[in-house]
Amino acid sequence: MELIKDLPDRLLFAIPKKGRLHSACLSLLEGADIQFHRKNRLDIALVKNLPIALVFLPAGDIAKFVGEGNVDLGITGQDMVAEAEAQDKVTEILELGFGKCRLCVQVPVKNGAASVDDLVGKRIATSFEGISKNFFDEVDAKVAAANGTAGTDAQKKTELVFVSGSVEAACALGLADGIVDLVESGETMQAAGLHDIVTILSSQAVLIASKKPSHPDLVQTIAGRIKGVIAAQKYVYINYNVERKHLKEATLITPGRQAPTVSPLENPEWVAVSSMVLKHNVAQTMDDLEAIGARDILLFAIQNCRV
Ligand SMILES: Nc1ncnc2c1ncn2[C@@H]1O[C@H](COP(=O)(O)OP(=O)(O)OP(=O)(O)O)[C@@H](O)[C@H]1O
Ligand SMILES: O=P(O)(O)OC[C@H]1O[C@H](OP(=O)(O)OP(=O)(O)O)[C@H](O)[C@@H]1O
Repeated sequence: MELIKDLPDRLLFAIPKKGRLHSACLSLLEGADIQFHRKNRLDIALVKNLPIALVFLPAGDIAKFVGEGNVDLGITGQDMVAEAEAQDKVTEILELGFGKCRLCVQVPVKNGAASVDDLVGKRIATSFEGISKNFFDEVDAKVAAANGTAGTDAQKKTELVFVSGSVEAACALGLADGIVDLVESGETMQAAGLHDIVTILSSQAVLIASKKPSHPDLVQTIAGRIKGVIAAQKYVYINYNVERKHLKEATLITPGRQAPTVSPLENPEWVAVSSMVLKHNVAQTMDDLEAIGARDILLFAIQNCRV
């Protein structure tokens, strides 16, 4: 695909074309005011207000394209970057806070292996062949060293069975003794009668760039905008009045990112305070402010910001 030749003046930005990361990526683009119109079934869309072309690719291919410099920027999972062995070929610019999951070794709850050592010489189904091979090569070597079979014909090797989806069905179908697959809530794993015995890696979606992007300044601009969108999702803005004598305690509760903004009121014994606070903890923050006598506590959503 010679996209660079066809689109010489634009930065190429790869977005997962479907799957778990797709809709969160579209929200990020909207929040960053990256406007585009994607024609039905077309995997390239020109951005209207910036010299960017979006390229919609499978999440699993994005790290390879970015690593080899075919596209300048991309969003994919850290698991996909590791599977493509692209960690050294891309720059991870930003963790995006969504697509959080763990890549785990899973075995049947009933009569399954007790540890990964017990899986040596058995069959493992996965769509993460590269990561699983590296992991089980080490386990095989460790067990062989302990048994004194290293380098002999008696050394057991774990067999990897590639499956492209519905990996969790492999044990029940008799295809494998264990699997390597992603876990988030654990519902898929439990429904398949499996449990995890080891986490190989933790992952979330990341913004990655090629080592030599064609438009480095634009990479920084997009990174700044996306950072702002993520911060806006993470923080809310709080505003309250508090007696000046409690300002020190109030500042400890709402320290802000640099420092809170403190404004005088007509009543000299009181001040107004405003600050960014973490959204996930905001109810506790309001309770704590109330407890020191803060009044008129108002909370505002942040539509966008630069931090
Ligand atoms: N259950 C999950 N929770 C959170 N993130 C996940 C989950 N499953 C996958 N991911 C993340 O999303 C990425 C893409 O996974 P997804 O299953 O959507 O792959 P896909 O192959 O592109 O889509 P599809 O499964 O529709 O073919 C994964 O590499 C991982 O980083
Ligand atoms: O722990 P959970 O919250 O249940 O999530 C884990 C599941 O999510 C992913 O699959 P997905 O649903 O994206 O479909 P897929 O199997 O087609 O990739 C992953 O492969 C697991 O099967």
